[in-house]
Parts: sequence; structure tokens; C-alpha cells
Amino acid sequence: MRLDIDAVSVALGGRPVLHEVDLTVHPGQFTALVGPNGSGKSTLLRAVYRARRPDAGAVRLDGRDLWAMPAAEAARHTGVLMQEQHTGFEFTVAETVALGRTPHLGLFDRFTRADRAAVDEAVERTGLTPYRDRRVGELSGGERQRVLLARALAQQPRLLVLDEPTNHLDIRHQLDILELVRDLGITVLAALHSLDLAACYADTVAVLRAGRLVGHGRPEEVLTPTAIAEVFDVDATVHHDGGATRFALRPRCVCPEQLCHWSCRTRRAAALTETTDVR
Ligand SMILES: Nc1ncnc2c1ncn2[C@@H]1O[C@H](COP(=O)(O)OP(=O)(O)OP(=O)(O)O)[C@@H](O)[C@H]1O
Repeated sequence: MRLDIDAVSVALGGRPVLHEVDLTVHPGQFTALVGPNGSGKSTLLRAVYRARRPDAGAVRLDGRDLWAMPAAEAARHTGVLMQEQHTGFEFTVAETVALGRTPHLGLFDRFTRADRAAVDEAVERTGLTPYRDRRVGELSGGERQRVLLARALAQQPRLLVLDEPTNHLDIRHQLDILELVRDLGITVLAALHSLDLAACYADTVAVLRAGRLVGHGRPEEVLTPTAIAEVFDVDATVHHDGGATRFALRPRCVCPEQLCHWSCRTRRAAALTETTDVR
């Protein structure tokens, strides 16, 4: 499924948060959305999974206006894993994952064999088979995160929208989840804080800064030391090692001696105290 974000603008609390953002994710492509805290990533994702209507511009799925289609249809197309998502703690894992089938069921429809198969497959793929009868409230944060991903997968969406899907996960499960998501072969738009993971798993990386899209392209084209320094205010060295890209990042240094950031801060504080003392 093709996702087109056309000149989307959003204001929150009377303040512009997104400024005419244009972004296309081609069918089957995995696009990572990166940017500093508060740059508008979650707000953009909310416009894509119909939680916040854009004030201007449009979101299209295969050319159709997402905000003009019936809510149930939009829900069938789009699987979502958001930050701080609520789950009913009293439900079991299998019951929670089964909720992913809701957009496919009519009011009086019963669960079919196909629905059950979709749930079983989602539980299996996320490594949750040993947990299927456990209550969600008894799970760790990382296990719960996998349950939410399984619920989104059970929905068999054509577009997956993920807001920091690796939150709470240990390194092994971060890799497992992104590998799984990449191998689904469906269209994915995922906000990620880790540039390493974005470079490793995404086909393209879109960079937001202060609500504007300032770059979009293949990871190696977009995540350059200059761009990273400008957007994230850190000094970056990028190593391409075989197929993998690694980033060595450190806070940007502003002192003439090029000492590290903390030293700079210490020095500036010391300098300030000295000045104050002199006065
Ligand atoms: N309901 C709201 N009312 C007013 N401002 C809001 C509201 N929600 C978010 N904002 C502001 O909008 C901006 C963008 O927030 P958003 O959550 O989209 O950023 P983000 O890039 O996802 O950040 P993070 O990396 O910290 O999750 C922030 O400055 C935030 O304070």
C-alpha cells in the first residue's frame, strides 16, 4: 500500500507543530522517521493513523484520502503500535492479540478459522507462544510491547505505523522486532530514536526538524555527519562496515580547545564563577 503525506500541517495548542510535510512511502517500503525530541514525529504519525486530522494537506492510502474514508475501512488498512498504549491488563495475551481482528469483524460476526489462524501466526511470530495464556498485567514492559505488536500484526494491515516500537525492549528483542517488521514486506512508517537501527533496517530515512521534513532518502544519503550535526546538535562519525552503518556520536563541542561537552560546561561554569567573583 502506498502512503502519501501531502503538505500536512498541524498546530497544537495554537502553535504550529508540522509545516507542510511531504513524504511518500512506496508499497512494501520501510521508512524510519527520525528527529530530535519534539520535532513532530508522533504528531505526523497521529495524522497517518487518524488520531489527529491535519489542519491542512492530506494523507492518502493508495491515492485515497484517508480522512475521507470510513473509519472502519481506515482501521482495516492500518496497524498501529504507539507509545504508552493502553492494554486491558486483565486479558490474556491470546485475548489481547485477538482484538487485532476487530476491524475485520461485523457486529454479529463470530471468529472464523481465518481469524484464529491470524492470531496464532501473530503470537508465534512475536515469540509469545509460551505466554499466550498469561495475563497481560503480569508481563514485563518489553513482553507487553510484543503483545501490542502481535495485536497489530493479527490485524493483517497493509500499512504499519510504529511509534518507537523498540521502547522497553532489550537489544535482542529490538533486533528481532525490526527484523520481523522488515520481513513482513508491507509498508511501514516507524519513528525511531536509534540512528543505528534506522540505518540498519529502514529502506529510507525521513528526518524531521522543528516540524519540517529536512531530508528523505536512503540511510547513507541522509544520515551524514553534517546532517546529523545540524539536526541533532551532536558531532558524528559514520562508519560503513560491510553492509552495516555505525555512528559514533558525542555532544557537540563549542569550546576552542575542542574538549568534550561536559568539560566545556564545567569550564563555562567555572569561568562564570570566576567572573562573578571578580565582580
Ligand atoms: N496536545 C498538545 N498541545 C500542545 N502542544 C503539543 C501537544 N502535543 C504535542 N505538543 C507539542 O508538539 C511538538 C511535537 O510533539 P511530538 O510528540 O509530535 O514530537 P516527537 O518528535 O514525537 O517527540 P519525542 O521524540 O519526544 O517523542 C512538541 O513541542 C510538543 O510539546
